[in-house]
Amino acid sequence: MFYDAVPDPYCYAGTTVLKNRLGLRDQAALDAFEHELTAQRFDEPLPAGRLSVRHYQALHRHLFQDVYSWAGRFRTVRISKAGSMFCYPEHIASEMRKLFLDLKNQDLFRGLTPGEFADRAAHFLADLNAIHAFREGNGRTQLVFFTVLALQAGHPLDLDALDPEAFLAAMVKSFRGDEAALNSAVSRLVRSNRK
Ligand SMILES: Nc1ncnc2c1ncn2[C@@H]1O[C@H](COP(=O)(O)OP(=O)(O)OP(=O)(O)O)[C@@H](O)[C@H]1O
Repeated sequence: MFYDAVPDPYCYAGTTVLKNRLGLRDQAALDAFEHELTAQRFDEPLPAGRLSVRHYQALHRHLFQDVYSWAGRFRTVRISKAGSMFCYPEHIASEMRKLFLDLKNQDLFRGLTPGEFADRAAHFLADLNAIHAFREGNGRTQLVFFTVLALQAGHPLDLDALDPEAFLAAMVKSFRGDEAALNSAVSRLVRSNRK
């Protein structure tokens, strides 16, 4: 069988370790390096922007610039996670344009009640995740973008209320077409901030 025979140009030959700026070939070492550097970049002022596709890419570039040479650039290979096959690379640019045009046409979700905002934001996040624009770092970029979007829409998030496991499970369900759990998870982040 040849399912895994296509080599991933993002990885060191014969491994599943992503090529990185430090040349680390050990996954645990790369994980630690990536975690530390992205956390440092997260604490810096984030790139300003108009919540556009370019802005989204700039946020990924900012967070991952120390780790990957392709930071901020869309992936060129197919990827999946636990049976979820994300957008094929040849459609990423057009799907991102559509999704962000839709966001712009909804006035970046401004002027909504918390409930309306949570509804639309959950749907947006589900679509954004289904595209999975980057080879790695989609979850962190989604969350940073969502934080900025929510703030500008007048519904700042309470990230202390984030339950990562529940959020992940909700994202996976949303990929399968059920957005109810994601809706609740997003609502909690919005609502707990109003306490
Ligand atoms: N089986 C799945 N189906 C759909 N989406 C998934 C699945 N597993 C994880 N995800 C989502 O993929 C994103 C993580 O993608 P990726 O690994 O590229 O990002 P990361 O920032 O490196 O990881 P993390 O979010 O774990 O820090 C998260 O939004 C997560 O909810």
